[in-house]
Amino acid sequence: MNLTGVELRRIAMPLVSPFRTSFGTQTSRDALLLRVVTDKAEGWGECVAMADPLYSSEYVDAAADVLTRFLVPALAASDALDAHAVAGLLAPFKGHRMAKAALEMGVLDAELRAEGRSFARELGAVHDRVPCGVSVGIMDSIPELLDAVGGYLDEGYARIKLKIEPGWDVEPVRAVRERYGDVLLQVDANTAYTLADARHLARLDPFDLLLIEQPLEEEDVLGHADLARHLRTPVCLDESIVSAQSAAAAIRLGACAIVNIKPGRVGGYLEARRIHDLCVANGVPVWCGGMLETGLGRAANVALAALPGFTLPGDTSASGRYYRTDVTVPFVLDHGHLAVPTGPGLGVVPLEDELAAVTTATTWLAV
Ligand SMILES: O=C(O)CCC(=O)N[C@@H](C(=O)O)c1ccccc1
Repeated sequence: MNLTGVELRRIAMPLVSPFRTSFGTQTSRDALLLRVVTDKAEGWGECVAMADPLYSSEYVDAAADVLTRFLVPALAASDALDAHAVAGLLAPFKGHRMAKAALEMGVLDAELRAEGRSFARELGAVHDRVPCGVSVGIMDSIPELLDAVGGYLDEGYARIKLKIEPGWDVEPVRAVRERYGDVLLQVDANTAYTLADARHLARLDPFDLLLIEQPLEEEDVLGHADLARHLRTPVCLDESIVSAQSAAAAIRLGACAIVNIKPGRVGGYLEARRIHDLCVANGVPVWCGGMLETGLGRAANVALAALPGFTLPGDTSASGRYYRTDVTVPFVLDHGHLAVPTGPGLGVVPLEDELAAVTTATTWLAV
């Protein structure tokens, strides 16, 4: 397969409601899609970097720049394009895992469409539908939170994740437990705490949470290992896990009992599968995280979430959780599950009118 060129497409999608985390509030998604054109087929990639470097050091303008100046030219230099070789070709360039993941995803989608194979088949999916969790942002009041959680439970979501931060943690969790009983419940701190908060975070232990996600800063792996010894609630890592190598180190150090796998954060779906395999070999449950993906990234995430080690519901919500209209046929919850796409490649393609309606810029990178 030979690369003809890559189209960078910036899109702006309004969120159905503000989404507040410990690092800010989002009201729209400024995202970058890639259309990878080869002599055999076209493929789509989605870069999950946010508009600002608040979740990690990456941000969407930087991703567009590094793709334009370094990553796409590096692929153009190779003659026979093979998705499994992309990571090696891009390895000389440090970091920019979300940009690399988007490019690898587009090449993999083109390759699989040309071969008539699905992402699910390529990655090793064993289920044809996956149970879905939902991420609930920080709210202005407990009543507002309880209404939001009740709405999601009515929609059939299998698991609730509450965003927490200092000042919004024990009471919201207590309120949800008291109102909704033994619903599957977990919390996500997005690095908002320090080891000095250990005693306070242990106050979450009585609420039988599935996990507490990324309480400390990304690089504080040892701190997570220390914290884990003070908590009954299992520690799950997100931001800290950027590769199979970092997952192995975190597991060895006792920094996490569970891993949130986000393909964009770790450099792509193939590295995500390697992390899955490593975690399964170590008896560490994994689940698929989300980055407010459009239906393109959502399709690939649902395929990944169908691998055997994904034993916890992921943040693979329906399209309608975030968007009034998606750029693909929307993913709709069916009894708390999403169906794994079965078509070639991602199994979905952008809808022309919907994509045009949210497109803010298009750049063609000829090779
Ligand atoms: O359902 C989704 O797609 C979002 C799930 C979610 O909460 N993502 C969080 C996270 O920290 O995991 C996030 C949101 C926005 C930006 C980065 C990360």
